[in-house]
Amino acid sequence: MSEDINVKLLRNRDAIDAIDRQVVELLNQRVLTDGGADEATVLAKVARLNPGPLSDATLQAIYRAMMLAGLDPAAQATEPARVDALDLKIVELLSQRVKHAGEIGKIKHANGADYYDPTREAQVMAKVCALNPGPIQNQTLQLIYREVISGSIALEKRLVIAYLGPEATYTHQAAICNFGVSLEYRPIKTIPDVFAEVESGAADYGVVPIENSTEGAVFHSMDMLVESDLHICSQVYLPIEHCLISQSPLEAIREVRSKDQALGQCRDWLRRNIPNAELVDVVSTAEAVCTAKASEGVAAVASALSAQRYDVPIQVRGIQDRDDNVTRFLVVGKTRAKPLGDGRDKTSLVISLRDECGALEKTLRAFASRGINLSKIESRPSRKKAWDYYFFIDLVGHYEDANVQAALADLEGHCPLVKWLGSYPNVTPAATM
Ligand SMILES: O=C(O)C(=O)C[C@]1(C(=O)O)C=C[C@@H](O)C=C1
Repeated sequence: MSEDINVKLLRNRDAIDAIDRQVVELLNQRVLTDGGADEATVLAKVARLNPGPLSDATLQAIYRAMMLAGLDPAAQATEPARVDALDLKIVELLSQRVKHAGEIGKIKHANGADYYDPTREAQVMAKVCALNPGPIQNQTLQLIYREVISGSIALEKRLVIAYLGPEATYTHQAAICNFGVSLEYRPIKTIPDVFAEVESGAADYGVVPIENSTEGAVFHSMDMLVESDLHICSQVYLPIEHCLISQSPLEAIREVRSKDQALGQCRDWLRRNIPNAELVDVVSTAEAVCTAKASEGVAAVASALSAQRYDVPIQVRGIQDRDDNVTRFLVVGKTRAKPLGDGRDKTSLVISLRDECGALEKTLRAFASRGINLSKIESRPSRKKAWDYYFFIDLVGHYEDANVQAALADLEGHCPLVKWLGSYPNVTPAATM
């Protein structure tokens, strides 16, 4: 971008920063003020106050994110007019904010840049948390800002997000966590098809699971990262709470269906509580819920969101074997995320090694000698030749960092394959549900 355009972009970002300072302050005053209205009344009011251009649905999602956490216990009951005045200020400031975001959008459009900028979003999230005087928790503030940014993007372009479906899967939940509710979501049947949808341009971004803290890697996604030209532009860590969902009570369950990974994450619980039930591996957790709905004695292991979406009762909540059960998801697209700096970027690579003594050691030395921290290394059959392996590496740093560039140049000298999969902010959006 030319200097002129950059100045214009920065001017609008400065204006957004000034508005955010006020919004964060007002949101905190808002949760300390109880006008006595219920959620539906508040949502109807913000739609009434809405001066545009944000949609009513976006404003309501912003307020829902705030109300989800509830009023602060120290909230003072006050006359509704005082709360209305606060709401009016918040809504007006958000409307000014979105106009500046719109100006930025025009600049991006004129320069062929993407509206979605995961690095700037990470900066906005860090900024609002740093400004936050409380009592709103930072996590709630991030959920609110997720919806603010989602609404801004939606006014520029209704981005299409393809995810491993059907609706209400954990991947759907992770996608909303990253992009907010104002964009368009498209459930896709398989992981390769999610990649294909983005490669063809039918969708702007794709969201796929990559690893779970209990069950390990999702091989399909790893294989697709090797084959595809898409980059990783963001990541989401989602805490997973599995539920046993069925029309029948626990004693009557003879079959449990889910995706193999989800069954694996609940293996001990299932063995202890319904040892005689047959475990059946199906294509997705949401499909398991749909089929459990129609058959007595059949249960699904899936999210509370899918029980709600498909209207099937939850028999038992939280049946995962470990409480710290977290799945990491990747957002893939054609965008290259810019560096965030300060050790807050992550880079993913895939390499192969020569079949010779010391090949792995030489590779590791290329990183260690430059002070680059590897956060993960995992091998996987290359599927090209028997006993030939790919190594998937995550490191702390960005592709544009000089030491990362030098390490990659070093690797290119002795590894048959070195493929950069993406550099992206090593932070995660707050979980939505
Ligand atoms: O600063 C930008 O680049 C913007 O487009 C604004 C904004 C925002 O609303 O704060 C919107 C979308 C981007 O993904 C990041 C930030």
